[in-house]
Amino acid sequence: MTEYDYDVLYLGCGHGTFDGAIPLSQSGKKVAVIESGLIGGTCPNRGCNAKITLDTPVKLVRSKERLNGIVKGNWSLDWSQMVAQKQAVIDPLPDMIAGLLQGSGVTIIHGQGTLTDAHTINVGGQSVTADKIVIATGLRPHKLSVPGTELTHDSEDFMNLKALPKRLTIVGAGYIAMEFATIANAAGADVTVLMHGDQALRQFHQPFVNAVIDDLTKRGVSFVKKAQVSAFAKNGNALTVSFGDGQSLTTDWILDATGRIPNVENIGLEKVGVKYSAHGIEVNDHLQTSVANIYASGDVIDKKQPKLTPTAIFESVYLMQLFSGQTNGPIDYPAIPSTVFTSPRIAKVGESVESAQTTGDSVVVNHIADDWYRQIDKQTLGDSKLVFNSQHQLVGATEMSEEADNAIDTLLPAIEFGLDASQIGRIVNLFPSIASSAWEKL
Ligand SMILES: Cc1cc2nc3c(=O)[nH]c(=O)nc-3n(C[C@H](O)[C@H](O)[C@H](O)COP(=O)(O)OP(=O)(O)OC[C@H]3O[C@@H](n4cnc5c(N)ncnc54)[C@H](O)[C@@H]3O)c2cc1C
Ligand SMILES: NC(=O)c1ccc[n+]([C@@H]2O[C@H](COP(=O)([O-])OP(=O)(O)OC[C@H]3O[C@@H](n4cnc5c(N)ncnc54)[C@H](O)[C@@H]3O)[C@@H](O)[C@H]2O)c1
Repeated sequence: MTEYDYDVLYLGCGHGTFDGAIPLSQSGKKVAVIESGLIGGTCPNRGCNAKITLDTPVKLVRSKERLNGIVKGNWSLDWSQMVAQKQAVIDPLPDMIAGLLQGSGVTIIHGQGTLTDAHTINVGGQSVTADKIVIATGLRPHKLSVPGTELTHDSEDFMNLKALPKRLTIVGAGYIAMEFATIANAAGADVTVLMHGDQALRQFHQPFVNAVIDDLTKRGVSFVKKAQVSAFAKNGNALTVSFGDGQSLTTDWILDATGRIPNVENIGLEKVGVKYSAHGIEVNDHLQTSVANIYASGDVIDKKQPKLTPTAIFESVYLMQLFSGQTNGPIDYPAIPSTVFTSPRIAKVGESVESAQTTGDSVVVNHIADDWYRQIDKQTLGDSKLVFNSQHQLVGATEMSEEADNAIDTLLPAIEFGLDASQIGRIVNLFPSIASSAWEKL
């Protein structure tokens, strides 16, 4: 039998890798990870953890706004302090994650890896071999292909800004555009969002999305539908964005938030025969690529599940179970929730309201303003919509509210395990709480 350096070698070290690599090594397998950037990848260093640290003061000033007069004084956000706090939270994370990996016996190899054959990755001129290889190289920001695109920035640049630009232009109307428009507007920037079409956040319930847009518009954010951006240019100290039919605007900073694309190029996939497309690496129901001993995990996979951290964690843990012999079955994804951290937030899981209109499942609407628990901090904007099947089991839920993320999160067991009325009756939540408020609607 061929002797390899490792049993399992991961290319990339984000959540698609480390959540599984740690217990896999603990199970007795010889494991290594190759990482060209910061250990932990996007989520801790330039994604979820960083973003939510900037969002938290925004949520706080929104609460203060609703409780104005009860809570007295003028509150405002200090951008440089927000960024300093974000940095203080995220700076220790790569070392912390590296410590967990090394403490479990995982070898960390720093550098850019490229497959040279089905069992070998070249890193800085050195060959590292393994029985099984997992490609978990994630996504990178898409950049618009128009003149002057080099003048634009990505979400990581935004979160590292030392000073908040006076005028901020955001291209795109997805997760990043809507979350960063919320944060920048609350921190005092004059924000314009240039939308590709006439809908933002297309994967979310549109009446909720439109309510968030209306709220942001009242707060001073400008939304331009079907903007069709054609060029960026430098204009003295300012920048010009050309869009539409000969229109233009002057701005100080441009965030290109037009999506994220898979890191599939220049890693030797063609050379070893791993199939991929513009959506990512093709895998079967065991996360196995077109080359039998090469697997993929996380955002780089071409999949219908949302490209989010919980999905990446679930996949890396599934691969750990597969490689350590705890399972040989296909991956069985649970209901995966998603939230856009605007203020109010929009969250969802399971069957959509739109799909219920075709399946015949019933939709129950609850107005946030009618719920006494939401009245304690004067929440008025929002609804929840619960989708029930013919046995009255919860199969989907979406909510727009300040607490939508927590309200949807707490309902996951009802959907995932198809709880019936008597089982739901045995869920006794702490009271008062967002969980009790959400479960009593079932
Ligand atoms: C601004 C922002 C906010 C987000 N907010 C949320 C959120 O609130 N909730 C949520 O669930 N998700 C959020 N996400 C998505 C989340 O970050 C990703 O789903 C998650 O990080 C995917 O993990 P991954 O391991 O697949 O990829 P990544 O974390 O991107 O890891 C891939 C790693 O591979 C490395 N790599 C690539 N090529 C090579 C190579 N050739 N050699 C060596 N290393 C290589 C990269 O350096 C990177 O570290 C956000 C993303 C962004 C950008
Ligand atoms: N809360 C969260 O969980 C969260 C937050 C941020 C990012 N993310 C992850 O990161 C990914 C990337 O986020 P994103 O906001 O960059 O992507 P996205 O796919 O959510 O949105 C991309 C936006 O760009 C627009 N667009 C595409 N081409 C365009 C063009 N030529 N001109 C103008 N607009 C154009 C699209 O219409 C869309 O509105 C998300 O899909 C998600 O997986 C998640």
